[in-house]
Amino acid sequence: MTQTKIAIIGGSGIYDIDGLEKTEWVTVETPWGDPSDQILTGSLSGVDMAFLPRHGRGHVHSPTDVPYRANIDALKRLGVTDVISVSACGSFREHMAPGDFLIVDQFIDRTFAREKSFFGTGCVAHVSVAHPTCPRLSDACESAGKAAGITIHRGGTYLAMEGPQFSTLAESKMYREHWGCDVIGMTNMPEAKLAREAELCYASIAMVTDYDSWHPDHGEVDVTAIIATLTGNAEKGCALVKGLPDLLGADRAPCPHGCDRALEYAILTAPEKRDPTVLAKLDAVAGRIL
Ligand SMILES: CSC[C@H]1O[C@H](OP(=O)(O)O)[C@H](O)[C@@H]1O
Ligand SMILES: Nc1ncnc2[nH]cnc12
Repeated sequence: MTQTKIAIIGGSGIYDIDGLEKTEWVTVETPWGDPSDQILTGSLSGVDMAFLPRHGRGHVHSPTDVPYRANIDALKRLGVTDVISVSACGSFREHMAPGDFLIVDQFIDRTFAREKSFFGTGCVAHVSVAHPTCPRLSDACESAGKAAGITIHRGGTYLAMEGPQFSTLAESKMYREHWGCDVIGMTNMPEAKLAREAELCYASIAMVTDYDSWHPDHGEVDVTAIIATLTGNAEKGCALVKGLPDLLGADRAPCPHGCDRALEYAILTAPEKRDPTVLAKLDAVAGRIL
């Protein structure tokens, strides 16, 4: 048994988290550069917790410039086992209304200006992201959300766009009508892919803030309105987080879906051909198998 350590990656409008005990903002150095900010460590009902504001306190990193690799490496380095991403999103579905939450289970990755892997020349690896989120962790998020009285939808596809501009009307309609996407945001990729490479369970809670630009009865996306909706829902998010420790428990059984063993058969580079400099950077992410 390992010890559960739950990390919350807070998105736009979420730069701190209330209710943790024995808190401390810690600086974590990584071979991939600095994470978005210091990480708040603490505990909740006897379970170790960590909180990282994705855009940094004061919202300093754009979606393109979030240091995704450093963030995931830093969480792994701290002993995190389960990562819960909380993010704002636009909805493509009438019944997923502003204020609702969606537990995302699929992604279409349209980002193109970000580093997407810890691996490459010197140590090549290919992990599966057919099922990019962890069902066990997603179950816990759904149960905690329902117990907190949140309108929470289970299962949906998140279109990850590069941004920072919102989508055009034509793009919005294409993602909704032809690509079958349910929500849109700018940050869950490559975060989810990197979490899988780092053998971390990952769940994504998308907080609906708007209807993007497709909806005939709603105006264009407006960042002020998005933050107002988010702020109005922050308490719901905190209530959900408070329910997680009891559901997940301090003693952690191996992930039944194999998230924590994702690298088992993924590395292709022959041991004698692996570059020691590259391996050194993988000490946290792939230390279990290298
Ligand atoms: C504030 S509107 C656009 C911004 O909000 C979302 O950020 P996050 O996913 O970190 O909550 C969206 O992805 C954009 O980055
Ligand atoms: N409509 C939208 N598109 C992209 N990212 C978002 N974040 C919140 N709303 C969004």
